[in-house]
Amino acid sequence: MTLSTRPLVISGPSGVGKSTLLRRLFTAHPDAFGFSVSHTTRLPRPGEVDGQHYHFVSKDSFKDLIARGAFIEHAEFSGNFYGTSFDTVRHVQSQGKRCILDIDAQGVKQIKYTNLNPVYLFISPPDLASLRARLRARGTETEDSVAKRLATALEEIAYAKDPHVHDVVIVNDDLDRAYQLLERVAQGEHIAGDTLPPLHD
Ligand SMILES: Nc1ncnc2c1ncn2[C@@H]1O[C@H](COP(=O)(O)OP(=O)(O)OP(=O)(O)O)[C@@H](O)[C@H]1O
Repeated sequence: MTLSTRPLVISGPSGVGKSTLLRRLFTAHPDAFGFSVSHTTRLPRPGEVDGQHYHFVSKDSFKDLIARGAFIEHAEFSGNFYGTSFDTVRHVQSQGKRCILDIDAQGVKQIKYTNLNPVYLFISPPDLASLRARLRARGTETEDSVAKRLATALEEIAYAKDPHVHDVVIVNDDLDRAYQLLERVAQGEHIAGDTLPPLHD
């Protein structure tokens, strides 16, 4: 596989701007890239469409899929299971699109044990104060949830410091600048990327 056909795994702390960047990429290139739709056992939120936002399944079905080795990676968060199946990635690829996966650090660790052979891209905040401000500005988190996400962010950033973990780092400081770099990586260009900033609270 070439750089432009290997799956692209995007990770980075909650609130760093992954969804914002990806929305822009899929809107600009609807035929080139496809999103890997995760499975989940949580209930759909209003407006969420089965097969589009998630594949909504029961806990029994999810456990059955785990037993059959269907998942590239899976995890449990607050009582619900989430996972990415090999079939989902194949489905995107069968449409002639490059598959893009939005994966947390635990999932990245699991993918390292599979034969998926993706390009790993880490989206970093410029500093922790910006990350905190973005999580607050999004208006979806309580202060407790912001604090938990920031604590997890520190762990994820510590993991990302290992230069073998990611192929490219993009610092989402200026959105337009970060998007232009993402677009180049998604299109299969080999770029040097940014340097991971020294992040302190
Ligand atoms: N470069 C940027 N400068 C300022 N604000 C930004 C930038 N990029 C994204 N944001 C804002 O930061 C907030 C968080 O972005 P977003 O929801 O895309 O994060 P995420 O990484 O997808 O988070 P999660 O993993 O929790 O889904 C949003 O309100 C978004 O508009």
